[in-house]
Amino acid sequence: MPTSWVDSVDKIPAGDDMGAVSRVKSSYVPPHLRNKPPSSDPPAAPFSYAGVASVSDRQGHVGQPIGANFPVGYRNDRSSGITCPGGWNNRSGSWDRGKEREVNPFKNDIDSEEAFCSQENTGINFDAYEDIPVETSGRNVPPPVNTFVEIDLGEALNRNIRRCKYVKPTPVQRYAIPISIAGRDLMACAQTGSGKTAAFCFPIISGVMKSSQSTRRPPHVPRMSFPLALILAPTRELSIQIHEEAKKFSYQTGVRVVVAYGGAPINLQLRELERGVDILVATPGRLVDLLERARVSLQTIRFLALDEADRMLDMGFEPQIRKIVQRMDMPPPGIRQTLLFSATFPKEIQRLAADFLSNYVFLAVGRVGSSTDLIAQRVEYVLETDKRSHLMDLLHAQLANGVHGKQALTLVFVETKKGADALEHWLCINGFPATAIHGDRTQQEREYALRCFKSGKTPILVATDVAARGLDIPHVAHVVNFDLPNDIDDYVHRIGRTGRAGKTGLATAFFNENNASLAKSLADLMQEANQEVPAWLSRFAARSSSYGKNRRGGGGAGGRFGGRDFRRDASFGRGGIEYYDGGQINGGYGSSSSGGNGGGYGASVTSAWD
Ligand SMILES: Nc1ncnc2c1ncn2[C@@H]1O[C@H](COP(=O)(O)OP(=O)(O)OP(=O)(O)O)[C@@H](O)[C@H]1O
Repeated sequence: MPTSWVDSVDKIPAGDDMGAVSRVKSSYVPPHLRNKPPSSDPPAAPFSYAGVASVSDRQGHVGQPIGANFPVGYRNDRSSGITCPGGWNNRSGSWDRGKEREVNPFKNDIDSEEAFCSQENTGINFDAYEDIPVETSGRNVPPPVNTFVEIDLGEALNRNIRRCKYVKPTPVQRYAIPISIAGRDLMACAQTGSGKTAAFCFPIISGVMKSSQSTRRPPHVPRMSFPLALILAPTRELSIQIHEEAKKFSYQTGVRVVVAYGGAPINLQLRELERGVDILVATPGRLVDLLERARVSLQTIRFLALDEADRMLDMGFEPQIRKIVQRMDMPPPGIRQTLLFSATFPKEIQRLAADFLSNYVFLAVGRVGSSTDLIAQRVEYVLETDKRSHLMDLLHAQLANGVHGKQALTLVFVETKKGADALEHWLCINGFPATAIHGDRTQQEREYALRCFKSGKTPILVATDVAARGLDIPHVAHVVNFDLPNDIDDYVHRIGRTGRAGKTGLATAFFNENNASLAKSLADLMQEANQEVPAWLSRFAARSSSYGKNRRGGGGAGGRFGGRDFRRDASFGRGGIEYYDGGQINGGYGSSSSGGNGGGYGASVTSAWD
């Protein structure tokens, strides 16, 4: 199954260009009518929204009378809908499912699972998350659900949930989906590997299916696409992954998902966009490019999701995100619905994020920024000069304990791109099958490396932080922090590549004097996750806390437990009582002090990021 442009590039007929693309003509079939089994009804005329009256659904989406000018209404939480101007244009934004056969995105799942069936770590144990503490705050927070069927996601989406073998919602899904379905903006923090992707995809897909009837797309604008939903992610690989997931969830729903990311030929992406797009998944840089070329308009956006939202709003990405969200033609907060998700949410970022939200709910599942207890964490004192031989010892031991003499999937994080190349080379010449991923590799190389790793063909992947966030690679048994990051949140995301979806995992960190500034937050994090903290690390921690505040702005007892809505903290100016109107804590959560998760967000953004 083609998973990216690398696969599909070969399939373009010679001489094909955008001229050929523009010749593709199709008539629009709205999402709710696509993929309907053939009926004896006469074929529908090219769809036009003219004459469609207002639409309302169970959740209170009330469409505006057709012909009203945008912006005219408010989202469903404000008891009205959204209508965009003009009539529908068949060429620029349409998608004719009659002419295009939808590829079954589930067909490869069984094969890839079988490749690993002899390895450990296969059982999903979401009971591990059952007694997890949950905090919600904001006005009139919709209650959680216990099952998917309690939520009106529609039969097609429910079928796909079953195809994905999701038996019950994870805690973040139990809370986030009803909040989003009710039309509320959401800032959601939940542990790595706990199912956040589905938590924002399900409501968006369901919302697109419902709103497609009440949303009119603008009149003929040559070659411009008008998505209804935008999902932004910080790396190319993560946007590819979200696209693949979203395609599974939206299979046979009639909702069309398109991805756009840097490093890949833009013409292929333009071609996909021209065939119609309901949900656009993108990296910020490529999206800005598309907007500047006037190939995408954001004026019909009803749903905006930022995955890894704290990364998207930190210093590296914030200007691009502000440009996309605030300075182009995207409807403002209160008109569009905005969903922000991450496993970490420093308070400074929460404060920034509030600019993008309206009357939002804050949701924290588990202690924000904590690692899950499913990951066994080890820290070893290793001098710089000994790191390679130490890694080799670990890999040998792992091989000896492995199943059928196979190397378990091991992800090794290093600080620099040069360091990644050098370590990959060294591992290979020492007989360990390794590959590498970092920002200086071509996109084709990056995707190939990831594929070889996922399939087990090259079971050791050396990576910079480009692979630290969001990537869901099943069966990663071991994450090694060969070089520790400077920021504890980066550590949390890195080790979160193992111990996912209720499975267990192992994370080993090599620590030495160069990492002294991380000692306090690392020791606190490990303690909180019921891990054994070596005495030497506690001594480092005691020393480092006496000469500086750590990244989480705490240092004092309780400062680590930062799962707090910043609006509860009056010292955050705008984010005081004025914003905050009640909260609810379940499962004994909330032992935090106001020290919280704040303390600046100045994590430097490396060039590894897209
Ligand atoms: N309800 C569910 N039942 C079973 N598996 C699920 C369920 N929801 C999600 N999963 C699986 O759990 C894994 C982790 O999900 P996902 O990648 O969305 O985690 P995440 O919270 O976004 O992690 P990260 O913080 O690292 O981005 C995926 O393989 C996904 O298919």
